[in-house]
Amino acid sequence: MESKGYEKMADKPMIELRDVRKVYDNGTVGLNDINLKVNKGEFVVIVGLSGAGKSTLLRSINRLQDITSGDIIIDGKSITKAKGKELRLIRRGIGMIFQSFNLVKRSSVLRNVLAGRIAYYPTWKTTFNLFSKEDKQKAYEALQRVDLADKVYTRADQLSGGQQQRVAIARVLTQDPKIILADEPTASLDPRTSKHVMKDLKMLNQEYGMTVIANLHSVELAREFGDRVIGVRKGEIVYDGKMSETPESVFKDIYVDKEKKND
Ligand SMILES: Nc1ncnc2c1ncn2[C@@H]1O[C@H](COP(=O)(O)OP(=O)(O)OP(=O)(O)O)[C@@H](O)[C@H]1O
Repeated sequence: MESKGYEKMADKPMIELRDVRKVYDNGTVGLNDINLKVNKGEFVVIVGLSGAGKSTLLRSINRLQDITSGDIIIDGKSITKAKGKELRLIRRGIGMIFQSFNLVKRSSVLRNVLAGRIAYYPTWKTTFNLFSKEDKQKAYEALQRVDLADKVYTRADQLSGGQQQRVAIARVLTQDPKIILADEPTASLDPRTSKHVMKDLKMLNQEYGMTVIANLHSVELAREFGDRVIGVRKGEIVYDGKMSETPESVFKDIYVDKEKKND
């Protein structure tokens, strides 16, 4: 790939995991020495059986939980070693989308989307709702991008599940992160709504260049929206390839009962 001097940074991965191991307090090995590089602008889907370690992987990347050993580098900086202000800055560059949307249900859609800007303000300002005009405008534009501009003042809990997830996507857009981690973003939604949500996530990836890693149960959605697929089993990466070159047998294999597989 041709790259100009200032774009040489693209050679550096956006996310890198080096020998990452996560052992829970009860001895369960969540991640077993994972090595992985994800480049800027990729849309990666992670597939695997329940309990394979997909959520552990995502939660480790933004340090929602600490890893046991190894290192995780975000855009050139170790999030594993970061503390205080540096950790907050790295985290500001990582947006999360959850299966359960994580909205403040009794607040308006606009308030929820503005929450994406919280990490840019000192706490006292957000406590008193002192968001700038520019940020309110940003939030409104983000809602336009997900076709929810007419719901600005609606209470979040009055929206359908799919609409709530799209508010969460608008919130992430307002946060303006480099990376989006989506943990089963469509697990609580019906197939048609799921597609709509995935299209909005893809829009953030394609139009804003955000790097996306999404855990997905649905092979169909993985196929349609992922550029790259990573298969996880028992805390290990068992497949990593371009989606367009991935045969159906890979998915079948990944979803085969792990106990049978290990006989
Ligand atoms: N807090 C915890 N304490 C102990 N073990 C845990 C904890 N969280 C997860 N695990 C275990 O770690 C392993 C990986 O779990 P993880 O939630 O990452 O899997 P997953 O692939 O995301 O599954 P699912 O699709 O069901 O969410 C499982 O064996 C799980 O039981």
